[in-house]
Amino acid sequence: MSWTVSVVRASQRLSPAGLFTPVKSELVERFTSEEPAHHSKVSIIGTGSVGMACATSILLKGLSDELALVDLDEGKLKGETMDLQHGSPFMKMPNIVCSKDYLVAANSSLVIITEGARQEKGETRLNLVQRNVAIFKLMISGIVQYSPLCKLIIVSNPVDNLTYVAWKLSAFSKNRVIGSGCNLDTARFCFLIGQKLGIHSENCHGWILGEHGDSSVPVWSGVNIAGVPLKNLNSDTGTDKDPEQWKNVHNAYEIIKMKGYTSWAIGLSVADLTESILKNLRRTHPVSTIIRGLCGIDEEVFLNIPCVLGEDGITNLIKIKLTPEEEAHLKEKIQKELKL
Ligand SMILES: NC(=O)C1=CN([C@@H]2O[C@H](COP(=O)(O)OP(=O)(O)OC[C@H]3O[C@@H](n4cnc5c(N)ncnc54)[C@H](O)[C@@H]3O)[C@@H](O)[C@H]2O)C=CC1
Ligand SMILES: CC(=O)C(=O)O
Repeated sequence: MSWTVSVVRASQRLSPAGLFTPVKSELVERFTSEEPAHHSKVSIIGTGSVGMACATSILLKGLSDELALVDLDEGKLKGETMDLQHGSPFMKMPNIVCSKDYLVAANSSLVIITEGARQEKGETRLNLVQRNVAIFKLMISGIVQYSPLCKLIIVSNPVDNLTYVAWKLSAFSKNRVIGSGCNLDTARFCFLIGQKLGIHSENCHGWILGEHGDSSVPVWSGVNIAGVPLKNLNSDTGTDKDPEQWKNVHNAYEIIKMKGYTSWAIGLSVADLTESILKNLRRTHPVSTIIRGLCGIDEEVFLNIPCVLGEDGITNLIKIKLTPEEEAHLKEKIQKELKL
């Protein structure tokens, strides 16, 4: 078979009235006048290291049919967006849009908040609270105005406190405001346990609960491989008395000291949460939610417990059984958070 290539010069593409006809009109006939409906639009607020790591992880998993990016820094925002758009041939999602204006995020199913100040070397996450609360006031009203039905995932630090702030400011129902919280800490925990044992992290089962950060609580009583609890092999596992010092297996400061920030693992972790929500998978994740009424806590406080995630956000909580020591540890951390 042979192909005939006909080259039409621009001067030849004139209508009878002498008007120029663009190539697109020559090639494509419009079939519908309706605007496309997006069913799984994701917006990311903040296109720093964390926002862009979330974006690439979500794009590579093909989770959304439109991705909107919002940032105050217009130059960086446009640069990051164009850089991603140029990778379109390698992804199954053609619509990547951006703007300083929250209108671009309109009608999102899920909005992921990563904007704001990050820790300097040696600075704690809690130090960031005032700086980020001020930013949140403007941002949440922009999101609520254009995406009143969305779910929110908060990533900015201190994530548990800011999830509370986002819940209050948005006035959304509690199932729709989720802190990424300990999903990352738990992934780190399982990775490091797996490294010590030479077993893939997916098969190392353990949970980090409480506050994302310095006071998170590893639930050693539940750590198991193929149903074998490590505590049954050495009852001192996870305590100071343990000669193997298993308790040293979760810490992000080492990474911040070396590269200045963390990004890749949090991006993957947020894509994992996004997948559970958009695909209504009903998987359990340690995320931040209001835990009043649980573990003997009467206050309105956001902390991480295992939650079932689906299309409505957090659909159920798992009533985890802690040992008396673990429960005391968790309550001590809650008291610390309440003082903030
Ligand atoms: N929850 C978690 O597990 C983790 C949380 N984080 C937190 O994520 C946040 C972001 O970290 P990075 O991306 O490394 O910071 P970054 O400094 O690289 O990016 C922050 C972005 O937010 C933008 N921004 C600031 N104010 C804004 C506003 N009012 N509206 C829109 N955009 C605004 C900045 O222009 C910048 O592009 C920090 O609070 C950090 O502590 C970081 C890693 C893990
Ligand atoms: C920065 C931070 O919160 C983390 O990597 O855990």
